[in-house]
Amino acid sequence: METTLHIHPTADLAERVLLPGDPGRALLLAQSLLERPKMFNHNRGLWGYTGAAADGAPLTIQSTGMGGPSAAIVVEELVRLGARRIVRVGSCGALRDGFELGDAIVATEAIAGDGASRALGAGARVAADGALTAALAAAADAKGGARRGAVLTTDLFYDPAGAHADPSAETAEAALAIEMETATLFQLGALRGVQTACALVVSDLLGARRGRIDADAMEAAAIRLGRIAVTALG
Ligand SMILES: O=P(O)(O)O[C@H]1O[C@H](CO)[C@@H](O)[C@H]1O
Ligand SMILES: O=c1cc[nH]c(=O)[nH]1
Repeated sequence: METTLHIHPTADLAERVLLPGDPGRALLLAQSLLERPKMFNHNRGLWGYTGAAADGAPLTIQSTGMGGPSAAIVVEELVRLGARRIVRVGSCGALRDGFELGDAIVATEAIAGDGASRALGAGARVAADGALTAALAAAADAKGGARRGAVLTTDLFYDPAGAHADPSAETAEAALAIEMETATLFQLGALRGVQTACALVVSDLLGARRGRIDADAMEAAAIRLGRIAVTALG
């Protein structure tokens, strides 16, 4: 079986891939969305699984770990192994009011506030694949809805400068939510000629109202998002 430096496949890779950050969420989604899942990768604790989705076609669910540098390694290697359509299914902090915990966001673009996407040549903003994102938005509309817009990708979850909390920052003004991998994913998609898109669960409220989602609500929201993403991947 073909291998790479960090992803060591122990099962076939599907051309279509769900990409959570959290390995535990990869396992949850594999148990919820796949028939007879097989471990695809466990090297470096980056759990991945391949099985048949509800539509009968193969699907791989592979965790990226946290942050652009780790995501860049995983995406590069998945593409080298044959991935062609990739949807990140992540969590995020909502920067604006009007969100509830568990809400879904479809990222139409990422504001590149991180180092990895910039090192890959990203400008200030990186667009998602238009067709895959339209499919994601349509699938979300049919399954409970999702807000669409820009997300801000950063390097620091614990940011002493509180950059994303500064309402005067151009980035915070423009973004619905903050997270850590999407700009890198979109930039690599453009560079390597693969379709990439992203849907996120609001796990934190970072506007006037503050809050963090509980584990049960996060699981339910992640499964809903996973089903939306599988529909979009077609
Ligand atoms: O839930 P995931 O997909 O990991 O996404 C978000 O959660 C992590 C931080 O808690 C970062 O990876 C961020 O992007
Ligand atoms: O990067 C992230 C992810 C989830 N919640 C946040 O506040 N930030």
